[in-house]
Amino acid sequence: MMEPSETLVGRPVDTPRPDAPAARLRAASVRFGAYTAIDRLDLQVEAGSFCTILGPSGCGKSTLLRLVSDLIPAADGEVSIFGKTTEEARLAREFAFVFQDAALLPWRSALKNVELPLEIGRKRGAAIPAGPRSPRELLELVGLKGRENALPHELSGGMRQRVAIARALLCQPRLLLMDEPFGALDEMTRDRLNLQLLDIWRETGTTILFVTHSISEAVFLGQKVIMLRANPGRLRGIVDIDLPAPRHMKMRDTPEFNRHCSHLRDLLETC
Ligand SMILES: Nc1ncnc2c1ncn2[C@@H]1O[C@H](COP(=O)(O)OP(=O)(O)OP(=O)(O)O)[C@@H](O)[C@H]1O
Repeated sequence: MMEPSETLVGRPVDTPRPDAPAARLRAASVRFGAYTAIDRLDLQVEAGSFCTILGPSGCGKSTLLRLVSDLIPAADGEVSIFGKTTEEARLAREFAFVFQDAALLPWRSALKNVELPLEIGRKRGAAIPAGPRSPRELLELVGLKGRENALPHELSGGMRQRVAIARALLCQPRLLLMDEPFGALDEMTRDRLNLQLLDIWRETGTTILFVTHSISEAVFLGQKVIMLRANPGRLRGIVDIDLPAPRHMKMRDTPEFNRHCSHLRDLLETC
């Protein structure tokens, strides 16, 4: 996954390539004034993979997602998304973001919230090409068939997050960036949404970069866990999670699962 010194040497970073990784960072740094939040990070995320990001508070997990999504610039180094610059990838709607707070408009129904990006695009005179699934079909995909007309306050926290995921999938992003999307939910709801997210990942083929504070969530969801260390944010390591697919809840009681969790806990202590 991490190949700091390989390939693409001499190739302009914004040349689109069909086989390009979903995200590639080369010696990428982010600074806030004098503070270095991310320091010379080399990372490669394979297209179609599910990677979780773990690390101590303040190590730069959210900053990494913001860097990839063109919300903040790299002070040094290069970042490419499917072979494009982050700006090109943003304009091409290659990625979508899901935050911890679903950020739905309270006066709009679930369906109208999912449709919102299309409406905004139309109003701005820049029609957004919708993906192959309609907003209704996306609500069905996230298990909300029948709740299309519900207002956000009539939905549970988990349901609101599912509306946010449906909205993020509207333009069929090839990369889904998720910043602790289930962090505020109770354990049972989180478990359910973890399973549902794995189904969505399989069905859509999108790449997922998922920030979490939970070691067990990182292991359960991820094919790889990207571990960052703090002060400054650097790569601590990448751990392959070789649990079989499809994953199921009972797996969390197996020695293999616990071995991964224990290994990551040891790594975290050295971050
Ligand atoms: N806009 C900003 N201005 C100044 N410093 C910032 C800004 N955004 C983040 N930082 C700093 O960068 C570092 C990384 O922050 P970030 O939010 O990425 O960490 P994190 O790993 O996501 O943290 P947590 O796990 O607590 O959510 C922190 O020290 C934070 O204070």
